[in-house]
Amino acid sequence: MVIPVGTSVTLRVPASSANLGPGFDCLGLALGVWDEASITVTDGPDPVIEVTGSGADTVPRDASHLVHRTMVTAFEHLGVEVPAGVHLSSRNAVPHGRGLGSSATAIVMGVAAAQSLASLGAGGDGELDLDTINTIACALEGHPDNASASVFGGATLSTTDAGQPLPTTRTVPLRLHPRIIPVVLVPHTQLSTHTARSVLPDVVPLVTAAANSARVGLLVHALTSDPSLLIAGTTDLLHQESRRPSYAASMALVDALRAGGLAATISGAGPSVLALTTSERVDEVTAIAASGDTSWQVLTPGVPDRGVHLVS
Ligand SMILES: Nc1ncnc2c1ncn2[C@@H]1O[C@H](COP(=O)(O)OP(=O)(O)O)[C@@H](O)[C@H]1O
Ligand SMILES: N[C@@H](CCOP(=O)(O)O)C(=O)O
Repeated sequence: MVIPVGTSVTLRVPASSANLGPGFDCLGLALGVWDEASITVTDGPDPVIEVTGSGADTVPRDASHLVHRTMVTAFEHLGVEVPAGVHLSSRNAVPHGRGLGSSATAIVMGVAAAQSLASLGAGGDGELDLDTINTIACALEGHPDNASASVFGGATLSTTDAGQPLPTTRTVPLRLHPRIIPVVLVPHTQLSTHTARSVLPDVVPLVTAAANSARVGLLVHALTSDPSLLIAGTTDLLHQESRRPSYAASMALVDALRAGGLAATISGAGPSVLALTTSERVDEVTAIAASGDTSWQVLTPGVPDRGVHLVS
């Protein structure tokens, strides 16, 4: 099937915060910070790429652009002929390399665009098939926590099983307790997820894995039913301490917030900090963040109850 020249979609995809403490590579929370992109099939030969907002000074404008190369791979997985060219116009709000899932946002954008364009090309209505998008996006990202939250919105718990041609991801929504509010503290520094993963141990003791599993269970209960357990539930035993030297100022802020009785963790692979709190304690989070030497942008983005969607 060839997608006709001129076929076009516009999509929005939210940022995400992964891990939420112990939920390494499985728990994610969508955040109300959005990338938007319009993608139109052209007769090529090269992609034309325009970017405003986050990454406008840094991301490539050729076929190696993450959204573009994801689209090409997704067309192949969907069994659709890759178009001769595309015009991609991106308006990005998700900051890059800050632990807010920008790469997953871009990957979800690319997969969703390919699936929607393929549907239109086949005479369909272009509606998004979220399960297919989730499977392909999680396989391409390599861990499902960010991508699933960006696909479905809300809070998500994902598991992955080996499979051919792609691993199978199962994602369930978690009904976030209505009193929980995310506060995100974003520093000026960046840390690539690839670098942050390179410092992690390949193996952890059974006792550590068992204790971390118990924390994930407690965290799911805290997120959905009892926010008073968030401090205990967000205790991570797998990844944050190994990464402490990579984001020392962020860990110092996490420690200060937790000492103040606030459930703080590193957001994703950092260096942003995520505090899960209630509306009456947002000012406390802001005050503790302002009391140190590092300056933090404070975001209260909310949790969108939907993820990737068509604008037109
Ligand atoms: N909208 C986008 N368009 C193109 N590339 C992007 C986009 N968002 C992220 N990227 C790429 O992903 C990189 C950041 O990914 P990563 O290190 O995983 O950090 P994070 O996902 O925490 O922001 C960016 O430096 C850029 O190369
Ligand atoms: N589970 C991953 C999450 C990475 O999130 P990002 O937002 O930093 O890309 C990890 O901790 O490596």
